[in-house]
Amino acid sequence: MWVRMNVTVVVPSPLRGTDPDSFAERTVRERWPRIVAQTIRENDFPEAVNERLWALHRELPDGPIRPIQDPGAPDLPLWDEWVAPYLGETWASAPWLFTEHYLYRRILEATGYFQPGPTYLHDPFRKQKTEALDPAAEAVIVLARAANERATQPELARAQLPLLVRTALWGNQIDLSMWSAGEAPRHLGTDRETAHLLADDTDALLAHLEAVAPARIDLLADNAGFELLCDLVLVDGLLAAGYAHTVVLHLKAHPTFVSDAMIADVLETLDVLAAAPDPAPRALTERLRGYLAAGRLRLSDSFIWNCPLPMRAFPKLPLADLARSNLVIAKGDANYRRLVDDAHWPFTTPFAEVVGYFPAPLLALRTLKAEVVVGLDEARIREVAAQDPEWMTNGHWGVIQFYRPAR
Ligand SMILES: O=P(O)(O)OC[C@H]1O[C@](O)(CO)[C@@H](O)[C@@H]1O
Repeated sequence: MWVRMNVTVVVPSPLRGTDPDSFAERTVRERWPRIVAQTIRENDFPEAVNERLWALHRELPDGPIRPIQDPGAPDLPLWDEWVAPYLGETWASAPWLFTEHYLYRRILEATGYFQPGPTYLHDPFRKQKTEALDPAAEAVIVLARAANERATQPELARAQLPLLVRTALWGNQIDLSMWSAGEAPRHLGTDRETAHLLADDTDALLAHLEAVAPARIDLLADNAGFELLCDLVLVDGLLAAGYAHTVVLHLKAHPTFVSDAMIADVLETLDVLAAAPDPAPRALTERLRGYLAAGRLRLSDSFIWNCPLPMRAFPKLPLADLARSNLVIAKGDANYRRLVDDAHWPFTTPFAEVVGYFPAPLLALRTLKAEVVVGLDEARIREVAAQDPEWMTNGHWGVIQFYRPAR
């Protein structure tokens, strides 16, 4: 069992949609209304649902936060508790981490996701998710072929782990604005790719994996589609390398952040890969299904991963469960924001200081899509900001950050 550091840190104020000229402000005022309108466009909802979605659209950004109104929904008691501190605030004034999770839950309230009827458990973002993985794309085939080679060669899997970690990192850049899906594997390991890493704790991660007995690794998944494929390839590599006996993939219990993965998305991804024209993705799928059948890969979902709380404020149980892990891999921007309180930390605050509350070894793989980050070097920040004014939000820059508590 890992021991949590008993240090008190003063957490700075959270990001809010009222922060002037911030990405949070732009999100609350422009991006969210667009997402709600797009949800209406991409679905063939009954008129009553569309009216509710338009009503939600009109609330943004200055309407008040109110309780979730979704009688009988399984997460309703949880939301009553989570919303309580912010009643009376507005979409813009409440903490952004809260409002963003609340928005996606309000979308599901409007669509009737948890209500009996034609839209029960209908994923309103399904169209975008299914478009995000082309099983015949060159990148998919390249990744699957390499994975199949590693599968029977633990030494090769260990040697290639840094590459797998970076593949999973850049997979988080699912808008693929830095390179296209076909290009990505070819760029891994190039100067251009490494130049875009703002922090790289890969050596510390490898030392940790070599030092601990293979047991359980947990991955907090982010987006479905290409990113999920990269994550599954990382999982496959960790198992092939002998670094893990079991991997637990933690998924969202309901649709959120448009493309976040649920158990259904993992199963669908495997179905899509199983039907690929090339044999390599099919072999990868067969192996992953074998791991699932043997209990070496477990899919777990929970409303905790849809909750609007920073990880520091999580209830005891999920953290106690993660404390049994030899490594927790947190994927993506939203998980990173959750880890670091989505707060205005000075960017040079040491990562270990901020996540010192975390009960297990932790690896954050995240491309920057929000104006929050820790553990950076002052000179590097100046250099990157001069080179790319949008560096904090355009997903072109990434961090590989590792933290290990005491035993
Ligand atoms: O899929 P990710 O990497 O968690 O990103 C979530 C996105 O949503 C946001 O939280 C804002 O809507 C951004 O910070 C980020 O671009």
